[in-house]
Amino acid sequence: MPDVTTRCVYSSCCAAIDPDLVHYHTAALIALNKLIATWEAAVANGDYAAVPHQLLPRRVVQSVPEFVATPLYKAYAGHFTAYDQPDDYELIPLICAKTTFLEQLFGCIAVQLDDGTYMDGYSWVKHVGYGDGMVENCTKYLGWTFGPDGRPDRDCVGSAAQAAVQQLQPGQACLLENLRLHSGEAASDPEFSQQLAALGDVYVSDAFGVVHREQASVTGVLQHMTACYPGLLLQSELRYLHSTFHTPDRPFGVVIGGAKVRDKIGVLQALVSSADVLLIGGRMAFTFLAAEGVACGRTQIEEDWLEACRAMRECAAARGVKLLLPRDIVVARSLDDDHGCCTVPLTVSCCTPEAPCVPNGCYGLDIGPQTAAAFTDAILGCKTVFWNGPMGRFEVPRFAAGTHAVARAMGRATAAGSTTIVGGGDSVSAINEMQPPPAISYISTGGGASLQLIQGQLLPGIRALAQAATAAS
Ligand SMILES: Nc1ncnc2c1ncn2[C@@H]1O[C@H](COP(=O)(O)OP(=O)(O)O)[C@@H](O)[C@H]1O
Ligand SMILES: O=C(OP(=O)(O)O)[C@H](O)COP(=O)(O)O
Repeated sequence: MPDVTTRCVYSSCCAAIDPDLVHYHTAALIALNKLIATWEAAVANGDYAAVPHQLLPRRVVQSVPEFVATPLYKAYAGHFTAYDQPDDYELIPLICAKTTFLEQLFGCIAVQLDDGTYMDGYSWVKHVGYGDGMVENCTKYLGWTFGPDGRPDRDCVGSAAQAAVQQLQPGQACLLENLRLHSGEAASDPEFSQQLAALGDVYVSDAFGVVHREQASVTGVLQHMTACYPGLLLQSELRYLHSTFHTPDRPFGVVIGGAKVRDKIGVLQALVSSADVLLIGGRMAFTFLAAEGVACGRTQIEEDWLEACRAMRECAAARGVKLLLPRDIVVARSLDDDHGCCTVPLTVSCCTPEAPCVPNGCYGLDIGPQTAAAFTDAILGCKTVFWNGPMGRFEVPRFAAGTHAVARAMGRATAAGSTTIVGGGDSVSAINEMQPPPAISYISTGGGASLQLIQGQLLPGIRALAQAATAAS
């Protein structure tokens, strides 16, 4: 139990304060400071009057030994330890993804209002909204300061960060700049980990979106702190995803798309053995199609995975898994506009060197209407559906129809009583931009992380928390 002078370093995977100012998405929040410790101590002493009442049912942090003792964690660890092979973990280059999960960040703090009462951060964000005034409100209520471009006005390590932390008063929090601006984060540089650790005494790891990464703020820093805790978001993600995917209601469908092909294609190997329906769209689909001999134009494919894709299809056929690939596709000459845009059929039999399905010089940028209809039917036939990764380059309106069709199908499946889960920054953005957004049973803040969880891996960030707990006991 930290004492009341404990400084807490809180890591979160979130978007910028204003979602329009994205580009930093892992912020270190020197947060909660004495507030967390006060709540912890108050709860431990049964002094509930000292605890803001909104926070009573959900303590801000739970100690790792406590967490490890829960049936949830036991089930999780028991199920997954066999897959704990950190040496085999491949470090993947970072892609800056857009995420808009400020709500989750704020869910873990409390804001003192003008009248002296507290509102939990989640309600407060709902109350003040995301748009105009968010930065001003963060400054007014939380004391966070920003540069002219709306970014936190100090780096996450170094003397300015140290000084800001030292000046914090009980209950105050200070927002620091994105960790990922430092190469030491991705490289899991021990020196950078130590610099982060120097900011506080205990660490709350709540960046579920990066918990599958072996990085300084996810694993390295934990070795240098006196105590480490899983944050509320991390716990609730694990709880929900584990309980859903451990024994999913079947048929269990997984829809995969997006652009992080290298990152996610390996996951499909595991899903072929556990899912009943696999729908593959986005750039991911083109490596599978190329493996069948379809010409993919300029679309980037993963040559190293062609043989594995063929094996996956054979394995799916042998297991009776319904694996659907696009049968028609929207192509264009540019990634960023609809120059030369048309819909083309996509089958091995119609694709010849003289008349390739995706014309030379074109990219495949969305699934076509026939594919969208087939994917919709397949989704509606499932009792549990997980979706990660847009079906196309949805940021360009002309290439968004396939993604929106899948989103609508997810909404219809939810309404029909199925459990639907969407994970990943871009997939969630695509849903949020629809009017009205489709109803989804659960939105996860991590695409890659939730995929690896489904696949049965012990995620590096969880392993590090468990190790820190063992070391401390
Ligand atoms: N066929 C495609 N060609 C190019 N980009 C694509 C294609 N399909 C999807 N994308 C891109 O994939 C990105 C999202 O991928 P990813 O990060 O894997 O998803 P998520 O954030 O949901 O986990 C989006 O920027 C989208 O434009
Ligand atoms: O957006 C994120 O993940 P996601 O795209 O898997 O949902 C996280 O910030 C992880 O980013 P990364 O894939 O660059 O490590």
